This record gives sequence, C-alpha cells and structure tokens, in this order.
Amino acid sequence: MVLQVERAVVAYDGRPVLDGVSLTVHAGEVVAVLGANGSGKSTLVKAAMGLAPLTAGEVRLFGTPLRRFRGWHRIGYVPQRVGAGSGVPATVAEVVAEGRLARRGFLRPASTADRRAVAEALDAVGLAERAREPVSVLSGGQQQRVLIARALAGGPELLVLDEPTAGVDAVSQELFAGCLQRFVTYGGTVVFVAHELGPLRPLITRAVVVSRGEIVHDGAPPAIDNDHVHPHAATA
Ligand SMILES: Nc1ncnc2c1ncn2[C@@H]1O[C@H](COP(=O)(O)OP(=O)(O)OP(=O)(O)O)[C@@H](O)[C@H]1O
Repeated sequence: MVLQVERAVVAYDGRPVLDGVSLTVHAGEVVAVLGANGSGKSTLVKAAMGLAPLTAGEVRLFGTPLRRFRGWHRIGYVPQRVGAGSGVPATVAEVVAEGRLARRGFLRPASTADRRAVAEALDAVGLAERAREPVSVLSGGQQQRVLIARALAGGPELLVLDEPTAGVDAVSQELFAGCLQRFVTYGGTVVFVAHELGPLRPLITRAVVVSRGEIVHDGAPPAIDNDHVHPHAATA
C-alpha cells in the first residue's frame, strides 16, 4: 500500500486533535479528505507526511515506517497556502525546480532531465509562458498552480495536497483537475484535503470525512454535493 496511518493520535497542548485515526490508501486511489473547519484534516495529512508529531500510532509510507522512510522523491506534498507573497523573491521556474531537489541531491547541478521535468510540470499547469516571472506577481490561483507544478516536477507516485483549490479561481481549478486526471491515468495516487469538490468531484474514488479528530465516513463520495459559496472561492 502507498500510505498507512494507524491509530494516530496528535495532541496540541494536551488536547487531542487526531484521536486514533486509521487510514490506508492503495495505489491508484484518489482520496478526498473532507470535513468542517478545524476538524483535523490538515493535521491528518501532516501526520502522514511526518510533519505533525504523533503521540501514539504509526505511519507507513510505501510500506516503510516513517522514521525509516527515505523515499521522499516518491511523494509530492503541497501544503495549505499561507497567503500570497512569502517575501522570498523567486521566479516561477525556480520554485518549480525545487521540486527536483530530493531527486537530484543537493549541490548537484540540474541535468537535462531536471530541466525537462520542470518544463513539463509548468506546461501541465498552464504556466509555461510565466516561467521567468517572479511568483509574487501571479494571482493566488496561479501561485497554487506553481506549488502543484513543484510537486509534479519530482515525478512523484503519490501527491498529497492540502486544500489545493481553496481560494483558487475557476480556470485554475479546471486546469488542476485536468492535471490530476493525467497524473492518475499514468498510475499516480492522490490524497487531497478539500472543503468543496468542484471540478475534482468526477476524479475521486473515495471520500474520507473527518469530524472532531475522527474519521466518521470512509467510502463513497457524498451523494449530495457539499459545494457551497465559499467566502474565498471566487477570488483568484
Ligand atoms: N500547531 C498547532 N498548535 C496548536 N493547535 C493546532 C496546531 N495545528 C492545528 N491545531 C488545532 O487543531 C485543530 C485541527 O486543525 P486542522 O488544521 O487539522 O483542521 P482542518 O480540518 O484542516 O481545518 P481547516 O479546514 O480550517 O484547515 C484546530 O482546532 C486547530 O486550531
């Protein structure tokens, strides 16, 4: 299996935010992690990536316990967007090239394969013409696509995305859905956190609903679309 979280407990200041959650994801699945604000969705994916400390339980990636896992090049992770403009000046191509680091090793110069992977990833998210521009001049939706391209550039088998469509304009959402579709067609596995499914709905094979730190549904996507007008859904 690709990802296995077993009876994971994460607590902040003694308060459990994940309360014994188990989730197994197999190759080829497209899993949407749904739930209300503060239910623990981000914490679940962070725990799976080794970014939230487990109080109890275990995580395995591609069958290997997290503490022994070295195959980070097999995973593309896109964290939740923390507002535009990190203050770090970088061009679109530079940010996407970071996605190759785990593969090529630090300090080794970029190879032709690295450059090709960056170009292909930029193409996949529709930003090839913006490669030399600073990331800061792009819209929120475009910046999100840059982060997705960075994750794709590493040629991952598993993509883990935290709210990839929150605050993202409709065009970027459609492009992203197409991108994921191709990724899945070529055998990729996807786990993403979302508030509403939108254009991603036809792609998902499974929905996991988190409520108060527990998984309360794991199976078919909800029949009634919980898509609603979201405060930041219309902004780009
Ligand atoms: N680093 C942290 N320190 C303390 N509390 C935290 C930390 N990270 C998350 N929490 C708390 O844990 C709970 C779950 O947060 P989490 O971000 O996992 O929820 P979420 O379902 O992803 O929410 P949202 O949809 O708003 O992103 C919230 O009450 C949050 O305030």
